[in-house]
Amino acid sequence: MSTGGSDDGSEQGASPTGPGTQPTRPRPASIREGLLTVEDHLEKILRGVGPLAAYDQPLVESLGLPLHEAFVAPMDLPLFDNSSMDGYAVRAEDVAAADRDHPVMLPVVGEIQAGSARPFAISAGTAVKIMTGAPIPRGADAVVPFEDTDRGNARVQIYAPARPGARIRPKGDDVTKGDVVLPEGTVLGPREIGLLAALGAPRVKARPRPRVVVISTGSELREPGTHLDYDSINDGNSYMLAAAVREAGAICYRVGAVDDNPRTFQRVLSEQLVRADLVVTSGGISKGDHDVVKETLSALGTVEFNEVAMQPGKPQGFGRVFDEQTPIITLPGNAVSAYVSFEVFVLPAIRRMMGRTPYRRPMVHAVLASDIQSRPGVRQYVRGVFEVTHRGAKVTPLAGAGSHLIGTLAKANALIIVGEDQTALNMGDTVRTLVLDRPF
Ligand SMILES: Nc1nc2c(c(=O)[nH]1)N[C@H]1C(S)=C(S)[C@@H](COP(=O)(O)OP(=O)(O)OC[C@H]3O[C@@H](n4cnc5c(N)ncnc54)[C@H](O)[C@@H]3O)O[C@H]1N2
Ligand code: MOO
Ligand SMILES: [Mg+2]
Repeated sequence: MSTGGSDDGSEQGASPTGPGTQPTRPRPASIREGLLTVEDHLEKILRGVGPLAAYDQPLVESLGLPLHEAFVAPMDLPLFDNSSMDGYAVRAEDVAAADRDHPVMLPVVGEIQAGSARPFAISAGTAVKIMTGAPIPRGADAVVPFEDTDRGNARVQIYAPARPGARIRPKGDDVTKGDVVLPEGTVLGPREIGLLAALGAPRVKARPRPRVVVISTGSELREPGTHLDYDSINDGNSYMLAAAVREAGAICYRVGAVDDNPRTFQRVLSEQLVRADLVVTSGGISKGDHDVVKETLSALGTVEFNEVAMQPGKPQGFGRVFDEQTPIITLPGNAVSAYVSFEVFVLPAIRRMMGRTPYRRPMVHAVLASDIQSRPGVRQYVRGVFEVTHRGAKVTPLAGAGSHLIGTLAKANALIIVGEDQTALNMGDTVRTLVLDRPF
């Protein structure tokens, strides 16, 4: 099994641009004239969306964002020599001869608690009580833990020697002021965020999360939980796409379903532009009489509608909306088509806007558990169940290819990729599989 997952472009199996895409390969012969390849459409989108401008982001909001510039430590860590144990700070030479039978007795001249904000010094032949994390007083060069003493308050019996430096966490031992601790492009996770906070950075320079407006269209759609007429259905797509947007690390503004009236769609879209870095629509882009998205936007001349040689997800559109600035990706309405199209086209666009490599879902080579038939001329994304067994990675295709079958989609955790020129994959073949429920 080989997997990808890094952000450094070194991944095997998946290309830097997209899932199951190979940008340099020739157009497969089986693709009918007039259809775009997946790469053609993806390239159009990636050329049309740029990284957002970077500025200071609150550290608490920075999870998953790539650092726009290298982070240089503004201070040492630890910031000062401090104790690693609760005990007594002493001079090592004063306790060199101590053992259980011949304890060394020292007067205790004070107590230093972590955070007590009072500098302290000791002179020869004295000890000071010290707690974990508290600064080592001037003059001391070792700490004896309580367990090696009688825990005395005015005087303490020391039962064991301590070498110079014992139980002292030295200043700068971990991080040195001026070091590049996080290179440019580091994607911030909990560990990096913890380090930045420890180094006193309340903000970091990063591209912001893109604000993505999700609009679903269709007069048949109802908000889940409200009344359904005999021919209406719940709006599943806007919830699914909103979740996918958030999973990608972007901010989603989900607009409830808009009906198939071009005037309504136009009004809602123009109202939403003020808060959108990207608009994603679902539905209304095929060949129907009321395909409102296509009807409204093709008139603008800034949005192009095409058929892409993939299944599901044949109808697609991309362009700019009324302000001629905001990019819009229009997805087909069938639930599985919308989902797969998000995966293939929207996720890379969002990542590019965030300044990340466009696509990094793990692409795994897995053994196919049963045969798949495929139509030539389209790239199939077949729903499947991926698992790692004691014999390696295995993927089982799910029955039912209909692009309305959201039940099957929810059972799947992977998409098996069948190339345009392939008409069948056989049980036992090693197949390229996009694993969906892995972090990316
Ligand atoms: N004559 C042709 N008809 C169709 C073609 C074609 O080439 N020629 N292509 C088919 C393909 S492929 C797809 S995919 C769909 C795409 O349709 P639209 O993008 O126009 O979407 P709608 O017509 O609005 O809806 C299609 C289907 O999906 C359901 N839907 C829509 N939105 C939602 C939502 N938010 N939640 C749940 N379900 C949704 C809708 O009710 C329809 O059943 O066109 C084919 N037709
Ligand atoms: O290509 Mo449509 O997007 O399958 O049902
Ligand atoms: Mg339609």
